[in-house]
Amino acid sequence: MTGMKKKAAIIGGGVIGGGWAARFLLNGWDVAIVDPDPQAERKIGEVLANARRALPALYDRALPPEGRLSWHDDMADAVADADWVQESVPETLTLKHKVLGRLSAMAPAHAVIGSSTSGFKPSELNAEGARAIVAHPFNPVYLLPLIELVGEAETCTRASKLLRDVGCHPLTLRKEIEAHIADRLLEAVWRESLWLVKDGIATTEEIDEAIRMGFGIRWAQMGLFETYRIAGGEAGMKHFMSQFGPALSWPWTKLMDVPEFNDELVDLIASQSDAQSGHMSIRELERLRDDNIVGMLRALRRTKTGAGGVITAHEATLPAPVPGDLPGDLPVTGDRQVPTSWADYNGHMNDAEYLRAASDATDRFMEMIGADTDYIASGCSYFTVETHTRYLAEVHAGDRLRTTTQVIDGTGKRMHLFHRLVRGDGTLAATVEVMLLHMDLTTRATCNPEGIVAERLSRLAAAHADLPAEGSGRHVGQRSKPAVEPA
Ligand SMILES: NC(=O)C1=CN([C@@H]2O[C@H](COP(=O)(O)OP(=O)(O)OC[C@H]3O[C@@H](n4cnc5c(N)ncnc54)[C@H](O)[C@@H]3O)[C@@H](O)[C@H]2O)C=CC1
Ligand SMILES: C[N+](C)(C)CC(=O)CC(=O)[O-]
Repeated sequence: MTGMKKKAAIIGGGVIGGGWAARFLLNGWDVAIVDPDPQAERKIGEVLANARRALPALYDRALPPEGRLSWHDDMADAVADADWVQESVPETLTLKHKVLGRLSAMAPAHAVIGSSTSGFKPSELNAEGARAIVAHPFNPVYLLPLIELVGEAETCTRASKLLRDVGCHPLTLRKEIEAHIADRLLEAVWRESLWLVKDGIATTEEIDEAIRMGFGIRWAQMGLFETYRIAGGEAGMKHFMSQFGPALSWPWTKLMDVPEFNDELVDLIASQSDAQSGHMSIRELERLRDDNIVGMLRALRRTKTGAGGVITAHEATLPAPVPGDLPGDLPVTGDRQVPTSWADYNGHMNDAEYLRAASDATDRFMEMIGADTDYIASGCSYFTVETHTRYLAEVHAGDRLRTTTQVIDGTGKRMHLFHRLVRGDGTLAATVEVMLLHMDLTTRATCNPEGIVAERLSRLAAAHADLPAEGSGRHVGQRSKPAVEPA
């Protein structure tokens, strides 16, 4: 987050309003909520608990400290000083008119007023004088970056900037249309699915299998058109279109035809869905969904594809770690939350992930001394040749984990580092000692670093020389002596 502390007012704190509240709050904004439902506070508390587990796990840096959450009966109190007002009341045009009209009169002039509406156009929402834009999110709002923006151009531009600050991907529509872009696509899939169930061709479970075992996995990383481009083989999209174009006039779709939406259809779908997933509560399903989305998004981070690129771009704007209350006057080379995917069957952070945290710290340290991507592109780098890890305390998914780095030796081609991994409660969880050698990437042979890298490394080595490094220089315990000495 950049600049002054920001505030969001959330009007309607159900499934979507709760997700918006979590997105803003966990990115350091103050959040004021209005919802007349007596259960709203409990429900949002549960959504926030899920979000706190999931959202920070997307990042290799800590998110800013959470903002302040407040509850209001009075809309005017909630929107006072707000930078963003998000309406997420039920999808009824008369209710939206009433709420958006009041918000437009009460909210500060600079505040963006966004509506979560899945289907209404800005011209419909503002027909009675409101000044809202559509800011349509996707469930779970705290994890999925897409927000479709529709409406007045200058407001959409301001909204885009604010949304990027909280890790979202704004997509501004060229023209207003009912249900925007994504829901038009989803409605097509939904309508075909209702037919398939109604006609007894597939159950809800079989349709979900058809999606999640196949094209659902493809869509997250390349969407529709890029996926089909590849499906055209070397001849690409033109070939794909000429091969599959004729199918458009075959009876492959029932899109023009709507199944009768009656109690019988609702009962059929609901009973199949209960049989398929009724053994889990909605919150359990949400946690399973969140863990899977985090895993997929972390995979997409590696290739900076789709939503993965949004996360790395947002991460680059997060505040750099500061020493704070960490022991020793050492550079802080890591500050993150432990993702659920780092936990193992023993219910704690897997041994391999300690090395990963240390490896990330080495990368940060290299950047600090100038051995950054430009330096590596110029032909030199460091290679790790030996590590020694001491596992001192358990670390769990969700724990904050900070790393400091001490230089033990920086002479010649050697860079001998001592990383301390410290848990959120201040406990030293591990030390990872690493020996690296400076390399010429062309000859693949060792060589001495020169210039700024050599200077900064030796300056830090001198500054750290007198600091204690308890546990460094240790090695894995020697074999115990055999009871009888071999002859
Ligand atoms: N559920 C979903 O998957 C998605 C929903 N949306 C849109 O988000 C909006 C909200 O939908 P949901 O969160 O699903 O509905 P919901 O029924 O879960 O939540 C609506 C909330 O608004 C509250 N509310 C009703 N009247 C209010 C008022 N006058 N002032 C303040 N709060 C009031 C209700 O107590 C309830 O908590 C709709 O416009 C919907 O189209 C957008 C994306 C996805
Ligand atoms: C079902 N829905 C139309 C409310 C869905 C959305 O609007 C977006 C989503 O999260 O799928």
